Amino acid sequence: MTSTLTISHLTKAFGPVRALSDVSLRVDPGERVALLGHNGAGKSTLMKVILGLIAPDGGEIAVCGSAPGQAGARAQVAYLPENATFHSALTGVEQISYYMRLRHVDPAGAMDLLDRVGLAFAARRRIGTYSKGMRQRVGLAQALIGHPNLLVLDEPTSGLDPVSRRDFYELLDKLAADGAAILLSSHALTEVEARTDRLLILSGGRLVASGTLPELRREAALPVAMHVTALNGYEPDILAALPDAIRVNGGLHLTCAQDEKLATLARISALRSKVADLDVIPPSLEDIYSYFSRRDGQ
Ligand SMILES: Nc1ncnc2c1ncn2[C@@H]1O[C@H](COP(=O)(O)OP(=O)(O)OP(=O)(O)O)[C@@H](O)[C@H]1O
Repeated sequence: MTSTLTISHLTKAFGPVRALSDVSLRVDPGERVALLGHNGAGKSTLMKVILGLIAPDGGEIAVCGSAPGQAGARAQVAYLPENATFHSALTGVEQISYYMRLRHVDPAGAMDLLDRVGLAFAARRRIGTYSKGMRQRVGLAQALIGHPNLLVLDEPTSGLDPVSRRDFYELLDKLAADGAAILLSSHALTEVEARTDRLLILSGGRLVASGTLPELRREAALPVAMHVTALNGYEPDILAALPDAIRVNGGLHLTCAQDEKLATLARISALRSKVADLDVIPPSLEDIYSYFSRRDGQ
């Protein structure tokens, strides 16, 4: 498959600060990829390079087959900045029509675009009266002008309430299903865990992890936690059989290495006449994220 975005050995420094070091990645059509990283990890710099707003110091980058910033790339890439601002005196439909004219697209389609992002009902109201979620939808509507093949979204859901976030991701799902590639940065780990296909973790300008959550979970091989609830009166027996367990929240908590998981389950299973319940808790995305970020010395 021809990728929508291909980056090889990209580097960028600002004076002594190495904002990006030897970053290589690709994003394919229809893929929803989350870009994670601490403040200052290099996410915005990477996005600016993709958009052609700043030039890299080294490496190669192809955006829909063109160099960043060239007409071929610009026509196919859409960007939603973290804090998109619009003219508060314009209505939604006026603002989108204006952007369409700037992009040499027929503004007659402005209402359709607003309808796609669920804003048709407020299209003739001034943007100054919109909520943050509605303004974010205006931003997404402007990003959809001209059917982009690559959407670059900088923390698109920050500040949105849970329902607006869910609606936003449903819209992204539809765009991806139509073949658009989506690269979005976020600090909301649990949200991207559920709503994207692949995770990229930047740390100190380096790409320290890339893969689906199960792939990263396997690679990190972090300990698995188990929570055992004893039947009335049997807790001392279980503690004696599982000496590593500690009392937590009315139950017994223990951890084991990934490769000891089955053996530990077998030991708990042998106590089944004394056990009321068992929960196996895999490492969270926060654990995996910390593992990869720390591994790079952050
Ligand atoms: N124009 C610039 N001049 C000097 N240093 C810069 C410039 N832009 C970015 N940097 C530095 O490059 C590094 C990466 O910054 P970048 O904005 O890409 O991080 P980020 O991951 O987007 O952070 P955040 O999550 O806070 O937005 C930081 O150390 C930052 O201070």
